[in-house]
Amino acid sequence: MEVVMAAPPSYDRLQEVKEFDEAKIGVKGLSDSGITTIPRIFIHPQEKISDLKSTSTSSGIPIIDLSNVNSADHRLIIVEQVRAAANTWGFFQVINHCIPLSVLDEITAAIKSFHEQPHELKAKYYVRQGQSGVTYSSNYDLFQSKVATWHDYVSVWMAPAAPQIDQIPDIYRNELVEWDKNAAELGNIVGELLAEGLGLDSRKLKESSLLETRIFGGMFYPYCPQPDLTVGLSDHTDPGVMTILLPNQVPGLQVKHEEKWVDVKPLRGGLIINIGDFLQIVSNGEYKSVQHRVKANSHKEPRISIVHWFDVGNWDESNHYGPLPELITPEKPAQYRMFSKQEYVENFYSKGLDSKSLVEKLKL
Ligand SMILES: O=C(O)CCC(=O)C(=O)O
Ligand SMILES: [Fe+2]
Repeated sequence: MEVVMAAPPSYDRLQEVKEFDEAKIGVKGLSDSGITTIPRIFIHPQEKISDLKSTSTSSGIPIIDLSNVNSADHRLIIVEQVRAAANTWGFFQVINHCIPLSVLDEITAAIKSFHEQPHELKAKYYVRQGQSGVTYSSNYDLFQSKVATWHDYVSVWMAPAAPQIDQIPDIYRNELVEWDKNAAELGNIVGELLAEGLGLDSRKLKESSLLETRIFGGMFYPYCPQPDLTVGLSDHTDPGVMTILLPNQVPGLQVKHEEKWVDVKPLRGGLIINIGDFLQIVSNGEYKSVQHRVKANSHKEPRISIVHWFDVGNWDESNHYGPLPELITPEKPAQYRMFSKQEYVENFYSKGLDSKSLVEKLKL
C-alpha cells in the first residue's frame, strides 16, 4: 500500500509561490544561493516521477539528412522519412539543414548570457503575464500548475506582429533576429515536406496560415540540487503546429515512444522538430503530437534550449479549424471535431501544462 504523506496544515502553498514570484530571482537565483534542498513548491509526488530514468533501449528519434532536399530523387526519400517520423515518433532530428552553425551557437550563447547576468540586471524584465510580447520569467504556468518545475525562460512573440525591437534585451537582440530569420526559413522547408508527406500541395500549410505565428523561447535549466524530486519541465504535448528545438549538449529531454521514455541525444549542429496538437488534428491523426518532458538538471553546467513554436496566424473568430477535408475519406473518417479559436486558446492558456491536450478533448 502506498503511504500518502499529508502536507502539514501550516503549508500555505499559494503564499510560497507568490513569494518566489515576487523575489524575481527564478530557479537560477535559488540555485546560485547554494541551497542543498529545494523548496517544497517544486517537489513532485513520487508516483508521478518514479519513471524519470529512461527505460527504453531504443537508439532514439529518427535522424533526417536534409542535404539535396531540392533534388527530385532525394526529395521523395526525405518526404517519406519525414512522414514516417511524424507518424510514429512525432519527433525527428534534422542535419545538414539550411542554418549555419554560427547562428545556432550565437543564439545559445546569448541566451546563456542573459540568464547568467546579475539578478539586478535581469529582475527589471521579470513579468508574470507577458504584456509586451517580450517576457523573462520562471514557469509560465506557475499559478496554474500544481507543482513548479526547475526552469526559467525568456520568450518573444516574433510573428505575425513583429516585436518592438528595443524591448528585446540588448544582450540577445541581434542573435535573436538572425536566428528567427533562419528558423522561419527552415520552418517553411519542413512545412513543405510535411505537406507533401500528406499528399498535399507543398504550400498547403503556409497557405492555410499554419506557420504564421512564431514564438521564441530561450529556456534555462540551472543545476538542481535534488534532481530526483522535481523535473525541469513537466510532461506535455506542444499545443501549436510544430516546434523547432535547439538544445545544448547537457542532456535532459525525453520523448514518450511506445509507452516508454526515450532520452533524446542532440547532435551537434542538428535541430529537433516536433509535431504539435494543432497539426495532429489538421492532419487527421496522420502526424502525432507526442508527450515530452525535461528532467531537472543534475549537471553543474546549465542546460539551455532554444525553442521556436510555429502556430496558426491571425485567426478570424468565425473560422473553425479541424481535419483538412482532403484527408477525410470513407476509409479514414474525421478523427476530431472542428474547434474555435476561443476553445484552443482557453485550453492551453487557462490551465497550463497540466491541462488535457486539445487532441484528447476533440477526439470523436
Ligand atoms: O527544453 C527543451 O528542450 C524542451 C522545451 C519544450 O518542450 C517546450 O518548451 O515546449
Ligand atoms: Fe514542448
